[in-house]
Amino acid sequence: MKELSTVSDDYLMNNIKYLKLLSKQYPSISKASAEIINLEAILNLPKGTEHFLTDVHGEYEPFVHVLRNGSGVIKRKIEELFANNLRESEKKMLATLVYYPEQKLELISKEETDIDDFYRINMYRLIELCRYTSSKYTRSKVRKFLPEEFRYIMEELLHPDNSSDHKQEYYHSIIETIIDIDRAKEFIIAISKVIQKLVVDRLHILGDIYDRGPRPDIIMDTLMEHHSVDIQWGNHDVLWMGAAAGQPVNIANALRICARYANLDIAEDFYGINLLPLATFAIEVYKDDPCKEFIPKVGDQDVSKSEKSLIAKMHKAISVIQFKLEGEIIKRRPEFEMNHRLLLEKINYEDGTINLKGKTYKLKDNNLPTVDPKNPYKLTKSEEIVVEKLVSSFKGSEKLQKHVSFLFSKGSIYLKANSNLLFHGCIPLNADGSFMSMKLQNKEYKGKELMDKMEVLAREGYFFAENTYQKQYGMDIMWYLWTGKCSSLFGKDDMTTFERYFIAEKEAHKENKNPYYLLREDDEMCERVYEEFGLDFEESHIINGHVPVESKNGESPIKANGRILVIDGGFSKAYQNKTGIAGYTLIYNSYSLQIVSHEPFSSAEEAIVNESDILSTTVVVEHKVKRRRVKDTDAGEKIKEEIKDLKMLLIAYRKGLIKER
Ligand SMILES: O=P(O)(O)OC[C@H]1O[C@](O)(COP(=O)(O)O)[C@@H](O)[C@@H]1O
Ligand SMILES: [Mn+2]
Repeated sequence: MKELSTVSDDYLMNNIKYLKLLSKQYPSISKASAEIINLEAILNLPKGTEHFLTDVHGEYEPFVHVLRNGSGVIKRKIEELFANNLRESEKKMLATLVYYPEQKLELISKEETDIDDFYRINMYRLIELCRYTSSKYTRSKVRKFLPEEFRYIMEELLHPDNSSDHKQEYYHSIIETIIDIDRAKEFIIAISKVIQKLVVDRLHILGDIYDRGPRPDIIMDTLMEHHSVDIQWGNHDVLWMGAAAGQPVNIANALRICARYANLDIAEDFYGINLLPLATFAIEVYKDDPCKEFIPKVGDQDVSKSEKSLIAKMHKAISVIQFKLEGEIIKRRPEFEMNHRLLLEKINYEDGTINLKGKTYKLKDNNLPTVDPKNPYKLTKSEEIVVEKLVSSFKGSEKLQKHVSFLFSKGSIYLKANSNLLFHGCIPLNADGSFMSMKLQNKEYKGKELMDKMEVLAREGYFFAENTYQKQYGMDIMWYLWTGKCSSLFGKDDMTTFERYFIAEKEAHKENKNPYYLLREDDEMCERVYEEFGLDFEESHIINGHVPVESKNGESPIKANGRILVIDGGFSKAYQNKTGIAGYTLIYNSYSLQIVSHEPFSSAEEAIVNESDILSTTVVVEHKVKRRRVKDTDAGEKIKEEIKDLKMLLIAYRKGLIKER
C-alpha cells in the first residue's frame, strides 16, 4: 500500500464512478483485501505452459495426438513422478491411458481378468499425476477444470491431508466406493482429460488448419472444445473464411484444392456443400477429356479409377472457373496490382501456347471449351449457375459458418503474447528492408498498420450486410490475403497455380518469397520489426509457420540467432518428403522455450493398441535461470492493474468516500 499512500483525494474522486462499480463486486474492506491477497499469490505462481502448433493442414490424427500428449509433456511428467517406481511398460500404459482413456479402457476391459484391481491401481496413479500437474495452479483454477460430476471428490483427492490415518482411510474409501458403484471407468476418463488440460495453459495455432489433409473439420471441432486457444490465420484459413463469407473466387480455390487432394468429401459430407451441380457440369463439359493434368493426388487413400476420373473433371472445371473469377477481381481492384496475373488473355488459343514474361510456352492442356478467347474471363451461363449454387451452399453450411465464426472470434492476423509476436507468414518487406506499403481505400498502409487494416477489412467482409460496399471490399481482401504480395499470410510475390497445371517448364512455376525471408537473419531488421510492434528486443521472439523447414537437409527451425522460430515441420503428409519429419511443436514453460520435432505418426489405433507414442526430439532454444512467474506475463500485467484498483478501493473505504456494505 505504500505506493498508494500518496494518492490524492482528487484522484480518488476522479475515479469514484469506477470504484463504486468495483465496490459492487467487493462490498467490504475484508472482501477487497481477500482478493488482493489472492491475486498477489497468483502473481507468484510459475507461468503456465504455452503450446504452439502450426500448418496442421487437415491432419487431425497427429494433431489430436500431440494435443493429448502435450507434445511429450505428459510423458515427461510421468517420468519425473514415477522415475524408478514403475516399469517402462507401466509408464507407457499409463501415458496411453491419459491420452486415449475411452479407447484404452475399452481394450483393457476385454483382456483384464481383475478389472477392479486395474482400476484401483491406476486411479491412484492418475490422482498422483493429476496432483503433480496441477501444482502450478491455484485451487480455484484447477477447480474450473474439474468435471461437475466428480468435482467435489476430485478436490478431496487432489489435496490430501496425510497427517492422520483417519484421512487416509477416507481417501481409500472414496476410491473403493467409486469402483463399487461402477463409476471407475468414468472417473478415469474424467481425470485423464483434466490432466490433458492441465499440461497446456494456452494453445496457439499459427495457421493453416485447412487444405491438403482429410479432416480440418475435426481439428476445428477439437479447437472449439479447447479451454484456452488463439489462432493466427494462415492463408489457407482465410481462403475458407472468404469462402464462407460467399466470395466466389475463394470458393473455387478451396474446392480446387479439395479436388487436387481427393478430399471433396470435406465439402460434401462434412460441410454439407452440394457438389452435384459442379459434378454434372464437369461431366457434361469434359466428357471426353481425360483431364490428365487434374488427376488428384490420392496419397494412401483408396480411390477407384472411375472416382478419380470424375474428380479430375470436377478439378478441371473448378480450376477454369477459378482462373476466370480471378480475372474479374483483378480488374475490379487495380490497387491489388495484379494485372500481370491476367493470364487467360495471354493464351493463344489456336496454337495452344501462352506468352509469359516475354517467353512462349506450350500449354500441356489446350482443351478449354468454356473459354471465349474474345472474352476469356466471362463465365458461361452454366458456369454461372454452378457458382451461384456453390455460393449459396457455402453460405448455408451451418457447420462451416460455426467454424468460421470461431476463427473470427479467436483469431487474428498477428498476436502479441507474453512478449512474443506470432503470425503465420511474414511482415511484407521491400528488398531494401523497408516495410512494403499498399493503398487501401485511398490511403497507404504498411507494417503493423497494414496488417491491422487488412484484419478490419476481412472482418467487414464476413460480418457486414449483403450488398454493402464494405462486404464486397472485405470479401475481395479475403482473396487478397490468400494470394496477394502484401499479404502477411502469403508472403510471396505470385501464386503460380495456372502455370503449375498448364506449363511443363519449372521456371514458370517459381514463386518468389518476400525479402523478409532473407532479411530476417539480420539483427537490425529484427530490431525494426520488434520496434514496429512494441516488443522488447532482448526478451522477444517472432514465431512463424507457413514455410516448411527442410529439416532433412539440415535446415533449422531456429532463425536469426534464436530471435525467430519457424515451426512448420510438415504435419501435412503431402509435405513430409520435403521436411523429413512430421511436424514441430513449440513449448514455452516457466523455465524454457523448447522446440519438439515429431517423427511420423501412423495412427491413433496403433498408438492405443501398441502404446506407441510419437517419437519426438526436444531442443531447448532458451533456458532461464530464473523461473518465469505469472507476474512476468501479460496475464500478470492485468492482475497487477486489478490489484492497483482494489488498493484504491481500500483507500476509498478507509476514507469513507465509499461506504462498506
Ligand atoms: O503443393 P500444392 O498443394 O499444389 O500447393 C502449392 C501452393 O501452395 C502454396 O505454397 C500455399 O500454401 P502454403 O501456405 O501451405 O505454403 C502456394 O504458394 C503454392 O502455389
Ligand atoms: Mn501457409
